[in-house]
Amino acid sequence: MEGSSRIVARKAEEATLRRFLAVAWLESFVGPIGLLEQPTEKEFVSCLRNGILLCNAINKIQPGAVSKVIEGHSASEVLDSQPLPAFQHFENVRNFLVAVKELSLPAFEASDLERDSTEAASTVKIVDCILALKSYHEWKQWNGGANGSFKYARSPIVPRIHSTSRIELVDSSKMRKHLDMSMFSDKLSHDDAESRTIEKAIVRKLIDGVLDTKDNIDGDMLDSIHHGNMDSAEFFRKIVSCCLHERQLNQSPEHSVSSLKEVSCNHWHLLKLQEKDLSDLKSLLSSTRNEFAMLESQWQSDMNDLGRIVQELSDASIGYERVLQENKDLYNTVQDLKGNIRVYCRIRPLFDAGEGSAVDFIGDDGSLVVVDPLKPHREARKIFHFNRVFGPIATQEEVFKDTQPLIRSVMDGYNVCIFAYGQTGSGKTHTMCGPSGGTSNDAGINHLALNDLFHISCSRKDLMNYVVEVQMVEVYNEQVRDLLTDDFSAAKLEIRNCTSNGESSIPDAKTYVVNSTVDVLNLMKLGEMNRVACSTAMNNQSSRSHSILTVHVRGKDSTGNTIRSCLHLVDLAGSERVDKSEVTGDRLKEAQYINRSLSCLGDVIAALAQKNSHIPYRNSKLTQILQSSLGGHAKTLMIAHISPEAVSYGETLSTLKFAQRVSTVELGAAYLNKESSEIKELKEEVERLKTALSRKEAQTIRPRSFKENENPVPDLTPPRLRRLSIESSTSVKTEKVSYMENNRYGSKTVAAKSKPKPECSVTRPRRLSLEGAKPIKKNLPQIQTSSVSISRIYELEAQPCSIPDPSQQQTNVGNNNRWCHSSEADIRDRNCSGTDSLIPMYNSSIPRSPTSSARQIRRPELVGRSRVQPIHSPKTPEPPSFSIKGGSGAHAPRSKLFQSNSDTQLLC
Ligand SMILES: Nc1ncnc2c1ncn2[C@@H]1O[C@H](COP(=O)(O)OP(=O)(O)OP(=O)(O)O)[C@@H](O)[C@H]1O
Repeated sequence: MEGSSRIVARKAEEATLRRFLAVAWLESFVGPIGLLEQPTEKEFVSCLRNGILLCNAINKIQPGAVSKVIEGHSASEVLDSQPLPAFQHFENVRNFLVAVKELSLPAFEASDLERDSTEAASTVKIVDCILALKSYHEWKQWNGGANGSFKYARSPIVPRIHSTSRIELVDSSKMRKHLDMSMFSDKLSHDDAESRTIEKAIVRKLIDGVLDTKDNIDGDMLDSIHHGNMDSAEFFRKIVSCCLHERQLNQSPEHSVSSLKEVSCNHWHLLKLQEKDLSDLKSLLSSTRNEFAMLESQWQSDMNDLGRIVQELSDASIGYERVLQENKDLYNTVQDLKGNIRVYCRIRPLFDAGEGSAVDFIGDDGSLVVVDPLKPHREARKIFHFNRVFGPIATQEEVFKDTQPLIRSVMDGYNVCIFAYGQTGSGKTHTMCGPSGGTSNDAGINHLALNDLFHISCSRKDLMNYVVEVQMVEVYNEQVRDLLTDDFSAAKLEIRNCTSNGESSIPDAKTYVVNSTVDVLNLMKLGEMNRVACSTAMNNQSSRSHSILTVHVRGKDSTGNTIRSCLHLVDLAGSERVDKSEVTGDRLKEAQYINRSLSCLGDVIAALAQKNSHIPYRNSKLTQILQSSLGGHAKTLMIAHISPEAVSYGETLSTLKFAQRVSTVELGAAYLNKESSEIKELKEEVERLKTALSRKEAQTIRPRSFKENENPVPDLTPPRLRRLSIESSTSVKTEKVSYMENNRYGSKTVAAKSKPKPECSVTRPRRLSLEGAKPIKKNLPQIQTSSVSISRIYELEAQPCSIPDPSQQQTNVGNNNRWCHSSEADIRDRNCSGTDSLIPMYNSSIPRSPTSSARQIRRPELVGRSRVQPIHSPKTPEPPSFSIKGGSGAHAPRSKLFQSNSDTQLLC
């Protein structure tokens, strides 16, 4: 009984579900029908009673199926308001039922809607009819409205496969069907109880499963089981056949078609939705496209604007770079003209990569920022500026490349000096000589420079014939020693006073003519071997001396012009704090000598930087050797080396400060040591004249001595024997440079003239000066070469000469206000400059001294080439003879004679 009631309940549930489904469809199809989500049967029937909804639904599916629908109140009002008269109900319902039958759909009786107390069976028919309509509608949609025969098959309702909200409201637990098999147990015998139990369990599971998925199982069959009229095997067989039948039914073409229709309907809806989405997307796309096009045009115009701005900036930057380059060139030119010592700085790599570096920043423009790694706050930063800064990764080649133009100018006749300065272990020897035992890739400036000189010599061999000579000396404990000799006992060398014409200042040092890099390498090896080096706490291979490699270059071209220059490559010993280098004994002594000579170098630099009158070159051998480079007219480059370690910060700072000071030193424009063939001719002529003059002097003095008693000259200084020597200059300057030099020497001579000379006689007319040249200039067109020389000789001769007290006497050397000790050598230099008084003779811009007129009077008359005027006796007491060697050049050629400078030497 319980089983049948279950089946009844299940059927009722199914009917309810179908009813809800029908209501849901109606509502979705014809619009709101005024029912609750889960109407009762009565509500459902009442809603349909007037037939209007049904007629509307069938007309919507099959337009015109019910030709006339008697309308009354709206569907929603049907329940609450006055019902239609019964005949009108009937009319609508009847028309609907006729239409339904025409469509071969299951119908119901018109009376089924009339009853007040509805019966389940009649309601089922009504629901079936509506669901058939629904299926027909879906079929029609799937068919695309094409004609055809539709056969309705009542499909089972499986609540779980429907997803409409209404049906989901039904409690799923109620939908489960269970078949209670306990009734069977009494009938089972105990013998086969076990197998039966298993069988029962299987059957129960099966039935449960079938009932869960199969809703419309035959109720009679279930009743039979409940009543025990059917055994379980028979029950199982029937179920299987029932399932198969159901399956066949489901697989029947009609069913397939309806299922397909249902699916396609869903697809159609889906398609519609997707179409809508698609159209939305399309419109969105087109609006986005428009927006994008707008943005693109905006972007394009922005880009154009930006391009214009970038172009302007790039033009400006190119212009700026050009101006910068011009400025740099001009700066370099100014530096060349001023003769500033160029200063490069090289930073050695850190020995311990983990250690902090004192170098904070290296700029391309030659700026260098250092900071104490132990106190890295901002204020501790120090900024320095040099001509160039090479970082720790700079190669030897890079350093040499920047040095090359300077070195090359040696081949053009300029004196060049490159010296490496820095604390011990900072890499000076590495830069100049390369690492000991290093490859040719690491070769230092010395090697690369000589290599380059040979290269140039080779490339110019058609134009010029060069001879390259090499000397290598060291200053060790204030002694100059030849490094290219084996005999060290005899190797203490004397320094001759500086020369600006490329002559050696250490003439006794062995000089080797070298023809190839190999020769140089061999010599340098020998020199490096002979150089004193030893291990200290700061450097394993510390140089204990200053080494000077001097390269003398002589060149002669086909026209007879000659150049003579020299290149000093100096590797200084490193300054060291003896507490750090931990040296004792001989090493300590060496360190003291090194520090002392470097301190002398510092004094010289300081004096030069401040343009002091006195430059203490003679305080050390090192400065004496470097005098021609520091005080002469050489191109000088200092490479300051620093160690980046924190522990060396103090020394680094002092090296950089020193280097900064060196960069302010102005040496004046470099001289070009070039001698033309004309000068050579002049020199020869001067030699002839000297001989003639000596002869003449001898003749003049001899008769006087005979007449001495007759014509005594008590007031005058006793006559002195003079040797007048005029040599052609070895220096020729370019026109531009000479102009400056003229000014320098012009003022130098003027200044020198104004300086009191204690040893000179009061009656001394005056020293040779610029002004004396004035009349010569006027007569220039008529002057014969030799006549000028002679007049010059007389002018020189007319001046008294004296040797000032070397300890006190100082001579103003030009507008630099540089003063030198007036040692014999200095006097030679000074007078060498003094002879430059020839230069301004052709320069009207030079200010004239008030004593010019006196000088004019003294000028001898020039008659002819061989005419020599009598020598006037000087009025000052004559000092012992000394020589004045001139070394400057005339320029601004007006005549052949004055195309080159003359270097005059006067021996008194
Ligand atoms: N730029 C560099 N790259 C690589 N190693 C370097 C560099 N500079 C120096 N060194 C190394 O540092 C050490 C010390 O260098 P170097 O002997 O040249 O110093 P120094 O200044 O000549 O010292 P001293 O004044 O004591 O003779 C050497 O081992 C050298 O190879």
